[in-house]
Amino acid sequence: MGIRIGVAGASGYAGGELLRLIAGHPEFELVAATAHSQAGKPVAVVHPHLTGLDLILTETTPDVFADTDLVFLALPHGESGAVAAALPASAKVVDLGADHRLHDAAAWTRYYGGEHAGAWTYGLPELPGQRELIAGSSRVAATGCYAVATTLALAPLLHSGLAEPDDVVVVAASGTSGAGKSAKVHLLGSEVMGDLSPYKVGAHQHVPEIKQATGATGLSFTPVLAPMPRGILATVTAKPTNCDITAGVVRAVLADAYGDEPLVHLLPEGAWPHTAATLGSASAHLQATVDVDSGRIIVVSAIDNLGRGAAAQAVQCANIMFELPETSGLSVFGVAP
Ligand SMILES: NC(=O)C1=CN([C@@H]2O[C@H](COP(=O)(O)OP(=O)(O)OC[C@H]3O[C@@H](n4cnc5c(N)ncnc54)[C@H](OP(=O)(O)O)[C@@H]3O)[C@@H](O)[C@H]2O)C=CC1
Ligand SMILES: CC(=O)N[C@@H](CCC(=O)OP(=O)(O)O)C(=O)O
Repeated sequence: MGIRIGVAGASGYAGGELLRLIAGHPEFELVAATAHSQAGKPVAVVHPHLTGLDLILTETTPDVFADTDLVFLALPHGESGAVAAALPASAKVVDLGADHRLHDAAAWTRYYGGEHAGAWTYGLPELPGQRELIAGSSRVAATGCYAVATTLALAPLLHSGLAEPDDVVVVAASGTSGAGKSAKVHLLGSEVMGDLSPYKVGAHQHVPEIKQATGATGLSFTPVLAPMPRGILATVTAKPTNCDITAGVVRAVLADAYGDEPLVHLLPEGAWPHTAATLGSASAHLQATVDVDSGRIIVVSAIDNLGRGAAAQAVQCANIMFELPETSGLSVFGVAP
């Protein structure tokens, strides 16, 4: 028998991607998959792309997860805390939601509302020292989708002292699956197709998370809804600490941070990230330069929001928690065209 896995919120977009990755994982065995309004339906009805996975979605109750070694929580914000508290202490947990990411309870209340469930180990293995913390944790909070795209681009600049922490500007576009599967008027095809629209301008909930993960103190973040199902492209610009900085120096810092990382790729010089190239993969693609006009450092990152931004990131953390090879069950490569 493999490592017994439960998925709460398996009918959602992130949950569906988790089911797909678990089905291809050499050590994981799916033993429980739960839903809310869709409970009672076969997986293949809710997720036609998972036809062949013969499983009925059940209600999200603690007893369903009694015999699991690890539970992934892919629930709406604010729902994970209560479910996690009722899980057996013996089961490891990776939460894909935001409930346990922030250390600052006041920031939680400001951006999400309601009571803070408490902070867990932050699930971004590429941050210095974080892989070791994840390995020693039984409770891990996977990152936000925009947060991972931005943090991977920004953290090496700030940790190396290359950029000022108080002047970071990010514009990031996301596909519509980032907003989840529930019906919302602004996500209708007739609203989204042929349109690009900013939202939560100056008020996005990932700002405190990115600041916590990178050490940025001044961060302007503008998200943009893009007419595509998957993908995030984040353009991060920062003021250098030394005005003589070159693109080569920035690339060298990123290469040093990620040269040994299997899932973060600095693209060859001159090649810029495309969201399409990351789809279906666990990889993040990065490229950098210095804008000769403004003098600012520019780093662009691309991820699949449901892959590296959600399910693949969660599986990467679970692999570390079980001392498995970090890329087990994950694809470094995307699907194209
Ligand atoms: N989508 C993305 O790109 C990313 C998502 N995440 C996080 O992952 C989590 C899930 O997101 P996503 O899959 O997009 O969301 P979806 O809306 O697609 O799915 C939500 C899931 O939670 C279930 N659910 C809804 N309400 C409740 C409830 N009250 N109690 C128990 N279960 C409930 C739904 O069940 P049913 O359908 O049966 O009603 C569904 O399975 C969120 O916290 C999100 O922030 C993190 C990173 C990226
Ligand atoms: C396109 C879109 O609406 N995206 C969502 C991402 C929310 C999400 O998934 O949040 P976590 O990554 O924190 O779990 C948003 O901007 O609020």
